Amino acid sequence: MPVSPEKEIDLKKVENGVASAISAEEHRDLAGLNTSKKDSTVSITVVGASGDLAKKKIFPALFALYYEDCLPEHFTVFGYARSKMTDAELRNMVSRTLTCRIDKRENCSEKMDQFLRRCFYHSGQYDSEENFAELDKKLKEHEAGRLSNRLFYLSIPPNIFIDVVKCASKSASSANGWTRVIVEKPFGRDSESSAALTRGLKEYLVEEQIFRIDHYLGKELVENLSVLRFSNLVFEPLWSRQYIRNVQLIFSEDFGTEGRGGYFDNYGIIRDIMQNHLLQILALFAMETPVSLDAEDIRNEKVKVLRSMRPLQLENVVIGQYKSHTKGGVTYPAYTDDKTVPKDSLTPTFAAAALFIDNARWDGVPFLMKAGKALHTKRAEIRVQFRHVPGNLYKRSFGTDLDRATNELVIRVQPDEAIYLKINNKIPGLGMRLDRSNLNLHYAARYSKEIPDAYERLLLDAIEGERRLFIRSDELDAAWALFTPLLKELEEKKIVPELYPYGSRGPVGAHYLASKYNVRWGDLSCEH
Ligand SMILES: NC(=O)C1=CN([C@@H]2O[C@H](COP(=O)(O)OP(=O)(O)OC[C@H]3O[C@@H](n4cnc5c(N)ncnc54)[C@H](OP(=O)(O)O)[C@@H]3O)[C@@H](O)[C@H]2O)C=CC1
Ligand SMILES: O=C1O[C@H](COP(=O)(O)O)[C@@H](O)[C@H](O)[C@H]1O
Repeated sequence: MPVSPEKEIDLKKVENGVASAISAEEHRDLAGLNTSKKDSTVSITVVGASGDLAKKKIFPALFALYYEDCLPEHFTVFGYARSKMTDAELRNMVSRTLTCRIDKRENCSEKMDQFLRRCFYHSGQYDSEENFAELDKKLKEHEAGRLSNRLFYLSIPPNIFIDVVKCASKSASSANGWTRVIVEKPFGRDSESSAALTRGLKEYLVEEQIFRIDHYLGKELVENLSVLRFSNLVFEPLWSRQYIRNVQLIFSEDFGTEGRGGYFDNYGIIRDIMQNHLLQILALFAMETPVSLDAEDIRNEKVKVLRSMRPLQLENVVIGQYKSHTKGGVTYPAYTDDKTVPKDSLTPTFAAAALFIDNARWDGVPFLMKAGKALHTKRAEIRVQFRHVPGNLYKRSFGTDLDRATNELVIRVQPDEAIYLKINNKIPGLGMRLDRSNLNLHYAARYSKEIPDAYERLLLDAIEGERRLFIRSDELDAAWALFTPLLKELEEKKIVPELYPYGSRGPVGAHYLASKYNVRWGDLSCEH
């Protein structure tokens, strides 16, 4: 939503890294980084406000930010969708569904009332410039002549992203401040559709205005990855093929696609979790040291990792789909029991894959990903298994299974955030017996502060113009280039997923895949 042709040209200069013709201050203004101007407003429009994500995540995150005094002094939240609702009805919906970490805090209901007074609703079509012009009029009334900054959160199905961006751009972009758009995933289904989406968005926006959200990047322990590695001497020197045997990136949910089958069947677990959440974690984990903590420096390094990777191959992938299972008298449904899912659907609800980064640091190290729904536990973890100690003096104490003696660093992203390092230790006493113990940083025990929801961090970053945790278009292209050939092959060859019972550990095939690379999956259930 460029405000003027000149500004668009300048932004493109910034985007291409040729910002020398403009001053640093102008650069900050153009990129929307000068948010501290006193007499400015921020209007946040949640497009698709009647939907699941808006209720579950976006409104609660906005309220938490308001409660913590993180939102600017002058801000307004507008819900926009086709459903007919009054302001009062939106407020009712928000207050009814608003459950977040703040709930039990002091003055919560008083703060909530104040927050709700800043929330409004406008009903309109997604492809109507006229309806967006009406929204613009209302926004202007609230902005009351102040410098206006506008954030549009597209919490809608991707097939209507471009319509909305076009109408908002033409009829509701800011006349004198910044206009930014947060785009929810999925960003396409493959390289072609993603490129088409990017082209469509860029007809109306410059890259600097687009904030592609991957909420895993806003999770506390994912953000902490770089801190752990780059600010501790004990880790960075070990971060390579020389000491690391394999890395595991695991996402497991103990519930199925309940209620989202219609969406999910068109995407599957590889597109829903692996190509974005797990791959983003991998890139952050494996990147070289960035020049600085600036968004562009970090994203440049992530792109390099992605471009050094081999596209996934069918022989390095296992797919599964959950089937019905009865346990304790309760019958859990099969994926295909969902009425919105075709009975003969081959969409995977589980996948495991081995990926490789062909660069000097990671040559030959398998990065194993595993993602699944309706498994036995809910967990997201990064597991780093280290090599054997060369010439280990204590090897006899471990019997024949030396793999059990290697160190392992576990970063538990959720739930119950923790970082622990498995070490070998002498059991106290007169003899010489060893055991495996954990050096444990358990967040709930160490920090009394609650962990903010990822959406809070990301919304605040978008308001402040901080792009570090958002996906740049070349990152997205590189990510799709890795997965598109595999996705096409799976679909063209109609590969049948291995069935696994709801609530189980997933298909056995995942274990064969790991053992092909001498890897044993970390056990998600029996550790702290
Ligand atoms: N829900 C979640 O947990 C997550 C969602 N996402 C992504 O966020 C976005 C929003 O998700 P979610 O809230 O679940 O989506 P919904 O299906 O609930 O859709 C949001 C709103 O968009 C409108 N809408 C829905 N379908 C259509 C359609 N076919 N044509 C036009 N408008 C439609 C509806 O509003 P109305 O009819 O009032 O106009 C609906 O309330 C999606 O891109 C999704 O992939 C990403 C991560 C997690
Ligand atoms: O993006 C998605 O993420 C959720 C899991 O998010 P979490 O923060 O609750 O771990 C997943 O359930 C959903 O399928 C996917 O679209």
